[in-house]
Amino acid sequence: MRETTEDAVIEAWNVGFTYRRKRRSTEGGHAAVRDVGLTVRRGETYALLGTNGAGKTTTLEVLEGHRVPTSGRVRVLSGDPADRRRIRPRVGIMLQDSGLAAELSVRESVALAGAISGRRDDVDSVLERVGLAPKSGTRVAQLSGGEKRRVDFAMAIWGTPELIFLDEPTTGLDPTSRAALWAIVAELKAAGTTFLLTTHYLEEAEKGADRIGLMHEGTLRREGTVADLTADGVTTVRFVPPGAVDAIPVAVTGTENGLVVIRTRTPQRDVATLMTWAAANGHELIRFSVSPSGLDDVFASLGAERTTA
Ligand SMILES: Nc1ncnc2c1ncn2[C@@H]1O[C@H](COP(=O)(O)OP(=O)(O)OP(=O)(O)O)[C@@H](O)[C@H]1O
Repeated sequence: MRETTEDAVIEAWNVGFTYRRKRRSTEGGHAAVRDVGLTVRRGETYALLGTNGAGKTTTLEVLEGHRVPTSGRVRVLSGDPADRRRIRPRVGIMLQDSGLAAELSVRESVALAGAISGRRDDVDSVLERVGLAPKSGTRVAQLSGGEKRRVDFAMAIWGTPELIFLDEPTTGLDPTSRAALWAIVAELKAAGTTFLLTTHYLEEAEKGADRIGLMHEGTLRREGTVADLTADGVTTVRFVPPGAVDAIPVAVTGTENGLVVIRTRTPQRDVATLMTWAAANGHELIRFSVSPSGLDDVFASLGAERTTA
């Protein structure tokens, strides 16, 4: 087992979680998370990305103390995350499904969650901050999906907790609201708050997270900064095939939206070969582009990986 890191806010060692199929049965369940180890340091923003059903929400729920791991160990703020009395005043949580009470107003919902948290804040300033001041008196039942997400976010940031968990915080938000949410995350981060979040938006993780963990089929497959994750030296070349794909003189990886895709570790040589071939045959390579690998390429490669356990 790994040693505790001094400035760690979240630590997970070999965490596994299996959903039991039947009550009181320990067999035949679904192993949603296997052998996940991660550390989130104070002040860091860590994003969990992954394919659908990869185990991101389950991992988050274990780290939030909402689920007891089937195996392994978790420490949050140097103790047990399930100890609600200790955790509640220090940790804000935005679940994927918050289950807001439909009959309460926005103001009442946020004030109630705030009171339960034990953290101090001012309801009007919080609503103002998340852009919900004009909806203060509106009942939750009458909110749009994106507005409900902002109520959930308001509850999580109430009282500026030390640590905030956000499960797909921007899903259902329009681009302006997404940017506004990330601006608040940046402000809180600057003030010292640590974040662990999940998202399906690669560009948001790329811009807003210090480190990224990529999950696939229950395990953490890669972890690091965007630079770490994309440092495999692969370059992608794309263009519209001028004729039969099998006539192309370098190894083709596949096709994508009508473009030939070539992933290569020797881009200079392959581009030279392609240019010589195109000139010799009078081909014009339409929409020709050469780009270093990005997070989307790393993500795409996850889908092709097979489960090892
Ligand atoms: N309550 C549950 N009972 C049984 N299986 C569950 C339950 N919740 C999730 N699962 C299964 O566990 C696996 C991981 O689910 P989880 O919600 O953690 O994934 P995720 O990475 O957050 O997915 P998504 O990106 O689709 O939100 C999935 O195969 C899912 O079907």
